[in-house]
Amino acid sequence: MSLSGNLTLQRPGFSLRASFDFPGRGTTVLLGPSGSGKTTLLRCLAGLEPAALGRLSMNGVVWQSDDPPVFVPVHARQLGVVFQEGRLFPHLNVEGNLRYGWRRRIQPVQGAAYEGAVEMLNLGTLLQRSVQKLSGGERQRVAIGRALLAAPRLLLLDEPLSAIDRAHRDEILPYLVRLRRVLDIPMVYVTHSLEEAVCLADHIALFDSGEIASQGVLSATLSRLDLPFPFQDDLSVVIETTVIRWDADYALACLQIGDHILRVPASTKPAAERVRVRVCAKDVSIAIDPHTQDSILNKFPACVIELADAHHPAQVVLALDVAGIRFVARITRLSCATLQLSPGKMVWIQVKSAALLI
Ligand SMILES: Nc1ncnc2c1ncn2[C@@H]1O[C@H](COP(=O)(O)OP(=O)(O)OP(=O)(O)O)[C@@H](O)[C@H]1O
Repeated sequence: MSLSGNLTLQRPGFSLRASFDFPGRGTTVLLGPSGSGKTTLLRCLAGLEPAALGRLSMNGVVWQSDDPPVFVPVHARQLGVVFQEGRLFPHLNVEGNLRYGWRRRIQPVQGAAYEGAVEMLNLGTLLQRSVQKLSGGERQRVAIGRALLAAPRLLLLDEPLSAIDRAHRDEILPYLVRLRRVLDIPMVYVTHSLEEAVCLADHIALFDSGEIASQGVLSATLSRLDLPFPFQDDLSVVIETTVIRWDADYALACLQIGDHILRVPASTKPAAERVRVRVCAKDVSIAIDPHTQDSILNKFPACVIELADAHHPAQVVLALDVAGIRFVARITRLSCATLQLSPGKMVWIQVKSAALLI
């Protein structure tokens, strides 16, 4: 199963040239700076850009081709689409908006799907509310519910959180993470927020000036030492792991990393919960001897796998193996020379900080 294509679209001052092969399952995030072409590609996937040239197919079904000419119209692509500002029907209440999606369902679904979506998005207490009296986060939850209830074969989300303030974004992100875990509908999600991307993506496509500069599985892509220029500061690994315990005395979550424990600040986290943690290259340092007294909690034995020049001439980037898990580090060229680092060398990595995601 896959969503693959090779599309071009010319606009005054901008051209999209996108070659891609996204999995037909899970969430693919299109990430990139403003104006890099993410929404344009999403619109091409939806069939909203008839001027685009090239080919596009979903699970082997051709949606677009130049020769022979094929262009499957938007309504026949069996999509759910959620835009930045939700686009709810103002004359209908929350239930009316949800029922609209339900009536338009594309394929047969279980009778309990309506109640399931209401429960999953926590909309039960809002059903009779006018959509004009909803917060931005609530509005987007209704928009997502309405799109889901149409039982689409592919869900397209165009920066659904960008028009929402930080507090409401933090409120709605867990619902999106839940959708990703529970639903079997492939999603393509556009954002310029790396934080949203690392919470939601299984697969990621990095956009730069109308092209996909890199694409692949989330952590493997973000931890490439040859990340394209606008993304080099994002060099990191995203590890999906389990909380072993939460240390209430010090407000630290203890996470399983191979045979090791990574301690990460967290206000509370139940044991056994699955979490994602992001470790940035800039927060990892390297030592030959781990027995120095310092404040760093997380020290693991590691083997250097790969070394490369960083964008800044004073720095290098390294990939390291810790119990079968890839980490990345950015250090100075001088430190690299002083420690005589090269592939195969055994060292210790010191993780200065790590961000616990959802
Ligand atoms: N309808 C349009 N007509 C002409 N140019 C457009 C149109 N829509 C977008 N553009 C231009 O196409 C380029 C790509 O825009 P696009 O919206 O795809 O970028 P984006 O990466 O999604 O950005 P953002 O994160 O700001 O939404 C930009 O230069 C934009 O100004």
